[in-house]
Amino acid sequence: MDIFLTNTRTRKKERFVPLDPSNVRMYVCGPTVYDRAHLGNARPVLVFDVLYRLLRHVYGPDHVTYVRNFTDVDDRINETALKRRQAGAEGSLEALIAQRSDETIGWYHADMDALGALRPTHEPRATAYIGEMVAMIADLIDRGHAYEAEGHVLFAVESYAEYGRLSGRSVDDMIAGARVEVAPFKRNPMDFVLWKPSDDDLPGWDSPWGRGRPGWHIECSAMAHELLGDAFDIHGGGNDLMFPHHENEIAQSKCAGHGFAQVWMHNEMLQVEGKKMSKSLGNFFTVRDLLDRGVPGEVIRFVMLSTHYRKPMDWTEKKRGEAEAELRRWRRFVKVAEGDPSSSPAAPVVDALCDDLNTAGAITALRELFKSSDPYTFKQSANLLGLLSDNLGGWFDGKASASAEELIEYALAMRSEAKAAKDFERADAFRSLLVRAGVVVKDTPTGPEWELGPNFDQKLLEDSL
Ligand SMILES: Nc1ncnc2c1ncn2[C@@H]1O[C@H](COP(=O)(O)OP(=O)(O)OP(=O)(O)O)[C@@H](O)[C@H]1O
Ligand SMILES: [Zn+2]
Repeated sequence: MDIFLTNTRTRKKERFVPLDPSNVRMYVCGPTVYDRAHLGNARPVLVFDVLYRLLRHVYGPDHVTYVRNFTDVDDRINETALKRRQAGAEGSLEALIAQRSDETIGWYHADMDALGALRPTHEPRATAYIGEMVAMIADLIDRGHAYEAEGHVLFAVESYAEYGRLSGRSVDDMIAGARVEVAPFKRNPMDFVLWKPSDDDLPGWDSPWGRGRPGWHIECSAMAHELLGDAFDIHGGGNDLMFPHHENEIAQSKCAGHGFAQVWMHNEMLQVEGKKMSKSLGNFFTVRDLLDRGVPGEVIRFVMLSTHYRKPMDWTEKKRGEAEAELRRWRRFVKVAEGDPSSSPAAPVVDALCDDLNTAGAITALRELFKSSDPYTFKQSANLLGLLSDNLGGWFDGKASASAEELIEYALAMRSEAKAAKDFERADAFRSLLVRAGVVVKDTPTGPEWELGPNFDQKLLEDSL
């Protein structure tokens, strides 16, 4: 089974060939843990969760390693801790900072679990890898790709001829387009920080360049190397990170002699009125806001996967309503499909995902299957997208406020299940129940079709099912 993925590095859709099929390796940039995740932050989580599931399906669950980091060195975390101390909180600043990171990681886990995202194999915290970062920075200086200036260590972009290749920009374009910090000690305005000094009252670590802390970009390079090795298969993140973050990760890792990532994947943005949902624009709502308003995590997942990851999308109440209605019908259909591990996902769903993770196409394929397949195969197929899993089903209450349509489809699902099990008596019982309730059922080659007869009796169905 071949997977094709669009590689930002080559700008082509390519056949995916893992370096080592017995250990397929993926790194995705995770959150800076200073606050609750907004809905936009959930998009890469869900996109790469589906990719993780697909890779596990194709290569085997024990043959995929997925790393997603927590950035817990950040001024915004420090600010929250400072505010808490000013407000009278007890404990050292370091302890208050650690407390904030722990708390945010706890929220993140709870929110992403509620969306049915599998936990990655490793979730490293930057603060646990400072030694590796320092070693990598020292090595970059030795190799002539970085220099020390006034307690800072900077990466010299001119030392790496391919700088800008990922995002397709020249260094001049980048200078013109980016808000670069022009510091007098930089040799080139695009040179970026690998290490910077820390104030006495902020977290810092000893290093050959004095007490300080790492820049953001080196964190990912060092953690990916430590946990995935010299070279690995896929590196993912939102396309807002392509420049400068990913460009800088590549420069650092390549110049340190690492093979680094083969395939680069970028998800497009979740937008609000045409603009990226972001903390800094203030146009965001959190995943928790939605969950608290009673929107099931499964509905959020469904809406998010209804758009291909390389297209921008927005969140609307209309999409939410439609997703919820469709999921209710699907859940009712698979209610009978408990505990049969023998089916496997249907080919059209797997094929859509193998075609550059076409989740929208996979959902279309599921709609077709809904009409024609047995509930077991349908459930297995939906599970590949993380939908209809048992742990996401808490919101669905089988009987409450079922529409006529749901009840009829449920009865038809029960009938097809009975037929599949060669229990024709039971299958006939469902058919005759529908007839008694005034539903006209017609069997066609693509599955049963039905319409409501003049004497339709919803109560009879409700009482019998
Ligand atoms: N609107 C969005 N749509 C899709 N992905 C997003 C969006 N905003 C952020 N991301 C992704 O979320 C992940 C975590 O990013 P990060 O922690 O840098 O976000 P943040 O700084 O909290 O958010 P913001 O970008 O709002 O300031 C990254 O992979 C990033 O690309
Ligand atoms: Zn990163």
